Amino acid sequence: MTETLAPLTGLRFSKGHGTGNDFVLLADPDGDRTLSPEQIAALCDRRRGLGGDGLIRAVRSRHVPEGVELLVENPTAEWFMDYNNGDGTRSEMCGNGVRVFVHFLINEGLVTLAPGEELTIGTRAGVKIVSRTDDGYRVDMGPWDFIHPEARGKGMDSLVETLGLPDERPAVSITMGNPHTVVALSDLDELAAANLHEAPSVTPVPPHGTNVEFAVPAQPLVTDDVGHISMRVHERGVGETLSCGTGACAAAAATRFWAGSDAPDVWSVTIPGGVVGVRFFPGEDGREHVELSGPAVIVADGVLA
Ligand SMILES: N[C@@H](CCC[C@H](N)C(=O)O)C(=O)O
Repeated sequence: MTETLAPLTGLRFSKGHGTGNDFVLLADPDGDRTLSPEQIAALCDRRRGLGGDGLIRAVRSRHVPEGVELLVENPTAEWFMDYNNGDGTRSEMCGNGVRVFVHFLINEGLVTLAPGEELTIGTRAGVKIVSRTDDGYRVDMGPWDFIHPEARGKGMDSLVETLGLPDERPAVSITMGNPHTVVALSDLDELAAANLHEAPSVTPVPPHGTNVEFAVPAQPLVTDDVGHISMRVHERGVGETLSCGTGACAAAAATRFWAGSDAPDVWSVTIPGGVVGVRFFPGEDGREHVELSGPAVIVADGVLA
């Protein structure tokens, strides 16, 4: 037990993952268990803690300032996903995390949700509607957009340099509520050659840092009206992970933009931890929304010694 974790003795936790993107989950319905960034990093430490790409605290929206704001327009958003990266920094959103979060709420008996039903969740990137499916969850992630307005015309706005790959590569920065920079690589050999032990260098880096996705369009790109890409990711506040849901949405959005107006609305994104689905559809707010679908698993419940 490290000194940082000692004050947390007796803390109940669960461990879960979505396509290998793994999280420590804590139920804190009344908002009386705020953790310091150091405690979060210690819990996520893979050798001295529980291990996780991130830590998710489930708290009623009325107990966090961002949640109170959301409740004004969305009174049904009872639960707030307080998402933190493994290094203790906060992120606005996590696409794999929000599926695992809802699965955790169900597992804890805090909500009931049958297949076909939906739940409104508060996050730092606004409310998200999560539907339970027969084999996982589907999330309306809201609209995507370019971070740098000049990318709207040409779909490229930055350069990325990465260990293991010769030359700087053109890239585009996209927001899914959290920031992403997507680089297209030519084939799976290049994807394997990228060394993501160190953060890729992005120029210009978006104002709040970025997650970097390396995407390889399949050949052929489209089969039966579904676009296919393979992807690896280096996450802000974590390092390389087996999967990133918001990153898969950003990579699909960039690849679809680059492919032109005939590109399909439905995409399958293969990451090292599995496969997630991405679909683009017109939202009720008049903007193009992104839907993410994939599995959610709880692997253990426990108590901190
Ligand atoms: N893996 C997540 C994204 C987690 C947050 C990210 N590291 C950030 O800092 O924005 C996902 O599945 O979306």
